[in-house]
Amino acid sequence: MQTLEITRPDDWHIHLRDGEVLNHTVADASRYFGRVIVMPNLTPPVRNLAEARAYRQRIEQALPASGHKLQPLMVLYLTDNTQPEDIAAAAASDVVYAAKLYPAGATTNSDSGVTRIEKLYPVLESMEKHGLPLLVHGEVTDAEIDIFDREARFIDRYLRNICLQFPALKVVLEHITTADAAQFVSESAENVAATITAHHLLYNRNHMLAGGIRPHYYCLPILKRNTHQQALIAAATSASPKFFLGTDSAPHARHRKETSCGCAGCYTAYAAIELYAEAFETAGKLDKLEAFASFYGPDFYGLPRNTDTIILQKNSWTAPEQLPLGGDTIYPLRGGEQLHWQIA
Ligand SMILES: NC(=O)N[C@@H](CC(=O)O)C(=O)O
Ligand SMILES: [Zn+2]
Ligand SMILES: [Zn+2]
Repeated sequence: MQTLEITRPDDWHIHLRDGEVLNHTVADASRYFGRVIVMPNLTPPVRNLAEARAYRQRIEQALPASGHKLQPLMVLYLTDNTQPEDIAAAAASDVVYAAKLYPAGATTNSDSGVTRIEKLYPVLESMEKHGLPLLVHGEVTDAEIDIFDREARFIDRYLRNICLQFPALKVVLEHITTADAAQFVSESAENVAATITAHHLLYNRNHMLAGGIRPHYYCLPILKRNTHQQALIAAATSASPKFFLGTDSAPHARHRKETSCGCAGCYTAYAAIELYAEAFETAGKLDKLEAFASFYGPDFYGLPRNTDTIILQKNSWTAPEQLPLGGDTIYPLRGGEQLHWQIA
């Protein structure tokens, strides 16, 4: 049987949610990830160091007693009221590792997000000064802009300018979905990077919309056409340290996705590295998986790489059709279908 041993990976973008759900999301994420960058889009969001510390404690309480110990790296949610002092306090802590920009209304639980990005500039200045990375959900929110164009528009309207105004600010364009985003990041300075999800490497919008509408493929930014998928595969497997693993595993109870107006988000934490391995293998670039999953993320954040390893085996198995999520159930991405890699 083919096996692949790689340095323990980290997940630089995950949604663990809160409350009883943590028992399931944290157990899945802690199977082999060393560290996770925990998204702050709770209701209410995680706005300051005290809230981040309290949330980290709730996550740590949900860690399974046995097995590997996951390290949650917390993120502040930027609002119109975030102050430079909030950034200074967070950056000085060993709790918060980044702050997240959600344009108001762009995605799940983003109602408290920033309404005028220019007003955030004193906060960005403080982040640049303190070396706290800015994580970006890069989509404009204008009703008249086509949903498939929203990422590219965000780059042109806001991101270029942010990078020009704050040349030393570390920026991660999260869950990129377009050739435009991959190109922008490639051409930017080395302090500008991107995370790429497994589902954007494995799928394009045909998988979601052709032959029937599949709500479990619906996420934001939305899956784009095949040419964009190919550009993302090229970026992820290019051995550029600017592109690294961020699952954007985003659980929503099954009844909230299989409905007339369903939530955005794909749940992949139950088989994340397994799905990435498949995408890299299909591209003929399995040898590039380790650096993408385990080296470039910590390098960018200025953290040490993990020192132990995990082993993947080429072995087909059927993904569960549903999983528990607190008192609800969730339909994981690929549920009921064959997966081709497994953790030894
Ligand atoms: N990606 C998604 O489709 N959903 C995420 C939010 C986000 O990362 O934008 C969620 O919190 O559900
Ligand atoms: Zn997002
Ligand atoms: Zn996300």
